[in-house]
Amino acid sequence: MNHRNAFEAVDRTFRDLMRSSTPSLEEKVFGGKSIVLGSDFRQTLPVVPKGSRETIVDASISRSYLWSHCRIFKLSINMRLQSENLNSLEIEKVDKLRKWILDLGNGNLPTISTCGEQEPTWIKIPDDYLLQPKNDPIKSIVEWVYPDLQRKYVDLNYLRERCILTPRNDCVEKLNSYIISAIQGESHIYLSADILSQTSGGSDIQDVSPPLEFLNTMIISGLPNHKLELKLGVPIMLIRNINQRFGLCNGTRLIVTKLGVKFIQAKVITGNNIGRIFNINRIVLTSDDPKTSFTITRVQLPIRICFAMTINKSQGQTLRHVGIYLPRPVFSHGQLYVAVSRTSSHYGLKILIDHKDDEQPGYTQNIVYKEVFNNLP
Ligand SMILES: Nc1ncnc2c1ncn2[C@@H]1O[C@H](COP(=O)(O)OP(=O)(O)OP(=O)(O)O)[C@@H](O)[C@H]1O
Repeated sequence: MNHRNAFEAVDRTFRDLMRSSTPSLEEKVFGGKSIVLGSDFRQTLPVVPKGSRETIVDASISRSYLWSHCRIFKLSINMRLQSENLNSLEIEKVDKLRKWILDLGNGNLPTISTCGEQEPTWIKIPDDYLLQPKNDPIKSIVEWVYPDLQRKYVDLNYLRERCILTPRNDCVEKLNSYIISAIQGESHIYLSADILSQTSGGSDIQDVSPPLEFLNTMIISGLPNHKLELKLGVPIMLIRNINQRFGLCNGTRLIVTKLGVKFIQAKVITGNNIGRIFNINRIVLTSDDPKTSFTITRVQLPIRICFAMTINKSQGQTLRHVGIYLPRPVFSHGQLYVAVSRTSSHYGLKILIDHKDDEQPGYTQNIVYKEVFNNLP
């Protein structure tokens, strides 16, 4: 969900635009234009760097002056889990999963505290959706999501339908590297050119400039990595809008079909242009990560490998086989709901809980800020 400031900025822009033709429209919300917004408050809320629970909830659109001007329509059917030609047993399983996903998102499942937290947030994952960790949990989740990978990874449908989701980027890296090394083919390495472009707080770049080697090692939210190791047939995801007309948007997934020297060619596997092949070139990307005191400009292919992706990045995806790997519990409102609600099949969800010092096997945290539902019908 976008920060309410973004919607309020659009409101002000529309008022300014409409004022020039009809001055009275400046008084109207969005300058009198009808705007359709779509949202699910069970999903993740706006990202507020170092934000408290209050500031995160306060950043949602329902806390904006715009909210009282909205007419709210509710969607009531989980279209993602709609399937045809199911027998009665399968219908029962779909209904059970649909209800469990909603209860989880609404924070209505029974919860316990595990280490004396004030608010109990740990839920028991039903055995049907649990994947028991064996000696090697990464191998277990990869084998469940990508069975017979060596033979099948060239099949577009096979790759389109599955993904491993996990809360943090470091684990995504680990999973993707594990899978890339397991598949055949020569790998090509694409290295970025990194430049320190600006410091926040007015410090002189010379004073704070970290060595180039250090910049290169940084995994920065919203930027591709300095070192991208690709093989033919590997699934990738765009992390920038490149050409919306052709459906090349942030979040579009593709399969690598050619590895050039400074560009790649890839085939679209999601959205409206499935099967079309496009060249993807290196572009200039700038970090906006408030955790760093400087800004990095990175020239790199605007992609990430997506055998595995973060739960936050998976918002908007529909997948038949979803493996959720939890080396640690989720850390913000709606993350577990987003992850479990990606699935489009009653048999396509498995959660592998690999928390260290696991005192309550089969339990994990589900964070729901129930106060965000207050202004909703
Ligand atoms: N009217 C419909 N008929 C059939 N399938 C539909 C319909 N609407 C949506 N779907 C399917 O449901 C899935 C989810 O749709 P969509 O991605 O538009 O929803 P969304 O609200 O943006 O989802 P989310 O926010 O959870 O990512 C897709 O697989 C889509 O094909």
